[in-house]
Amino acid sequence: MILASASPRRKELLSFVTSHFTISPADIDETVNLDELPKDYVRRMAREKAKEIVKLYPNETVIGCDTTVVLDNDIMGKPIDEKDAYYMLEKLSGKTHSVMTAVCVITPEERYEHIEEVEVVFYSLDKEDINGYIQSGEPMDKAGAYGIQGKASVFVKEIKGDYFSIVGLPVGYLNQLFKQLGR
Ligand SMILES: Cc1cn([C@H]2C[C@H](O)[C@@H](COP(=O)(O)OP(=O)(O)OP(=O)(O)O)O2)c(=O)[nH]c1=O
Repeated sequence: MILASASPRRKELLSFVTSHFTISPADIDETVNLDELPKDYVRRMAREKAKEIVKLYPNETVIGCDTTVVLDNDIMGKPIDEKDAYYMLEKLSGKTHSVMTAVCVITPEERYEHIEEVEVVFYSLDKEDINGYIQSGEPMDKAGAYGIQGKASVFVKEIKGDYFSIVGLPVGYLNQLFKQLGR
């Protein structure tokens, strides 16, 4: 089995489900299409990552994933710089947003796709909260400019859904799928 991801968090999470996998990151264009809905976007990204690696290893089972933060139908990917991170966190402050994680599993026989949607409520953040968090360096490689598993944990008032999907991988779903596939 191959995990088509460069994310250390996904690697750690997948190791809770199985120890039989290797890593091969996929490098794809993550541009959002015009009028593309958030769900369609995450699904497409996860599928493209998996397909990219299937081209290299057609006889393997490949897992591709994508996580996106969504506020009022706006897609928030990883911030391009600190200013962008500030803008995203300011928008998330005091509001409820969704975190969508798509997973695409391609076996030599079939393709399985799944989207996990989680609601996250943030407390109101002031300038000091946001600047202090940006100084920690945590936002830059994460969708929506925050990592719930780190210092941004204190921004969270409520979560409805699967915590592990926010961090990047729906481990419970994958475990059920692998059981069904007899792996
Ligand atoms: C919201 C949130 C996102 N994230 C991470 C999960 C993903 O790794 C990242 C979103 O970017 P992705 O493009 O989904 O993934 P990635 O570039 O890190 O890795 P790859 O494409 O190679 O699989 O944000 C957290 O770690 N914690 C959080 O609370």
